[in-house]
Amino acid sequence: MIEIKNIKKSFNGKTVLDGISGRFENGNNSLIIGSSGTGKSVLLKCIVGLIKPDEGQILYDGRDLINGTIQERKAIRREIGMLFQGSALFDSKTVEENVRFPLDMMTEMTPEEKADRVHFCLKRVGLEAAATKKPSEISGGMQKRVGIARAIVLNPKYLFCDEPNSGLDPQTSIKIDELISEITDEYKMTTIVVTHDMNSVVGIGEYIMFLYQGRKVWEGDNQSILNSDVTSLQDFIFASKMMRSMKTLHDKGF
Ligand SMILES: Nc1ncnc2c1ncn2[C@@H]1O[C@H](COP(=O)(O)OP(=O)(O)OP(=O)(O)O)[C@@H](O)[C@H]1O
Repeated sequence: MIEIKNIKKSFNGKTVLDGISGRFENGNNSLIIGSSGTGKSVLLKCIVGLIKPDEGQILYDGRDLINGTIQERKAIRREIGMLFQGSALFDSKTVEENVRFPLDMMTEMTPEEKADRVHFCLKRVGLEAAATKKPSEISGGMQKRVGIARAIVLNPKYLFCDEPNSGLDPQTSIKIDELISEITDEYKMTTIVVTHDMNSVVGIGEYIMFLYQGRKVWEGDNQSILNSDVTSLQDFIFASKMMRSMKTLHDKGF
């Protein structure tokens, strides 16, 4: 479980995060949603330790990311897997070399052990056949899968995904969401996904934190979100025709 307490961050006197607290439970898909510029990426970067908040606490299963010792912080970082926006693969490396990269950087495993682990992860995301291809030779959805395989190769306890569906068609997006959700469940990870995608909200949102102008103004799950009376959240979700249709059906008792 990851707990954040009263996270505050300003840039050049402008408040971007204004006292955000919340709990992201183990084995759950947690989503951070909100419109553009509302602080989602900055919050995610604070949670993974890429940006230091001005105030507040970030606890990984009780371990303090900000105020812990260097060893404690290193231990937490080793347990983090990250799927970056746009996948962030190395173009010059093959799929298997991309997935092996964290093992080369962070472990003393033998070449055989690394090959086994890479094979296992590629198999898990359904990409064994693409192992020797370059990222430019595979589709955007497959690139995301490579990103997921790389994110889980060190067997992380915590998985972070920044806009995993950006640039994907709706069908492929759903498959990527399902994969993230299955992996979270299988390995009992604490997963946090930053997204704009209403399909993800409905499909995998077990815990949803809605940010508005740097504040958490709502939290709940994909069942309760349709009944929220928070105007900024209603404006955000019901901009989607699919969500308006779901609300109509929901209100009619379907
Ligand atoms: N390093 C930085 N220095 C100064 N301002 C920053 C920095 N990083 C982010 N910001 C500002 O913080 C605000 C929130 O940005 P953030 O990227 O978190 O928004 P977001 O909700 O993730 O938006 P989007 O959905 O468009 O990615 C923006 O006004 C942005 O310009």
